[in-house]
Amino acid sequence: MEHLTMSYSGHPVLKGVDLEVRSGQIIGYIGPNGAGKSTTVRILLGLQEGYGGTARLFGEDIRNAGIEYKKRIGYVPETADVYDMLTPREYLIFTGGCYGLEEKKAEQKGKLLMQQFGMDNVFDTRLSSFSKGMRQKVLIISSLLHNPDLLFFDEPLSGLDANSVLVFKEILANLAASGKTIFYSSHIMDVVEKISHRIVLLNDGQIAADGTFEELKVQNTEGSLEALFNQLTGFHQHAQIAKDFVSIVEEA
Ligand SMILES: Nc1ncnc2c1ncn2[C@@H]1O[C@H](COP(=O)(O)OP(=O)(O)OP(=O)(O)O)[C@@H](O)[C@H]1O
Repeated sequence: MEHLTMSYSGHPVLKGVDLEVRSGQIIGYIGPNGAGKSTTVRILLGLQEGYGGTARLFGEDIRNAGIEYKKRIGYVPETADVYDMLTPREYLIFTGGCYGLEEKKAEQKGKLLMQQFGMDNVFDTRLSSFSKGMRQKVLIISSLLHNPDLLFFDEPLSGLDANSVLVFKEILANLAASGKTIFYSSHIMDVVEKISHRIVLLNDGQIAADGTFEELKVQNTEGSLEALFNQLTGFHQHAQIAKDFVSIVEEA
């Protein structure tokens, strides 16, 4: 990204984001609510028009890249509408097809991946009956079915149980080790701290910190990424806000 800017109705949201990412890295992309993380990701996915600056993926300016490059991308959005009336078999054949996968291939691979998550018994059950975590697993599978080189995960652990979280974190490490690039956006700081090769903090539309967790720790005085996040975003009022909040709740 070269000097990426974006405004909504004249209100600047991205104020010049410069970032270069190499393959095989997990980038923990963090920042306060409304900082512009999803906006950046939407631009890179080719879903957001009207931005300034340049976004380059796989060495090519996405403005001139057509749609082919999207086949090399996988995406798990923060909130997704799945087609509820479909079964995972149908849904994965459909999304696989959007990425150019043949029906048989999408079906076979989808079933094997569902098996790995212990869900092959619901391959033909409608998604409408799935729990939040089960849906999330289908979304994760759908993002990976076409073996993309670049992945965008927005709160991918949402709804996953502790066992599945362990598996998924290992999957991330394996994907990165095989050369894939992962943009991992989350508010769960202890996970970001542990899995990221590099942490990029966006604050008020600009990059406020960029480095490994160890590097960021050296530059700042705080110990955990959560504390660092609070320090870098200049937030120290949590105790007072919590106190005021509860006293309003308890008012007669
Ligand atoms: N389509 C839109 N129209 C108008 N304003 C928007 C639109 N999308 C985002 N915004 C505004 O842009 C700012 C950045 O939003 P964005 O969703 O990129 O933040 P974020 O960092 O992903 O936040 P969160 O952590 O809460 O997901 C917010 O102030 C939001 O209200």
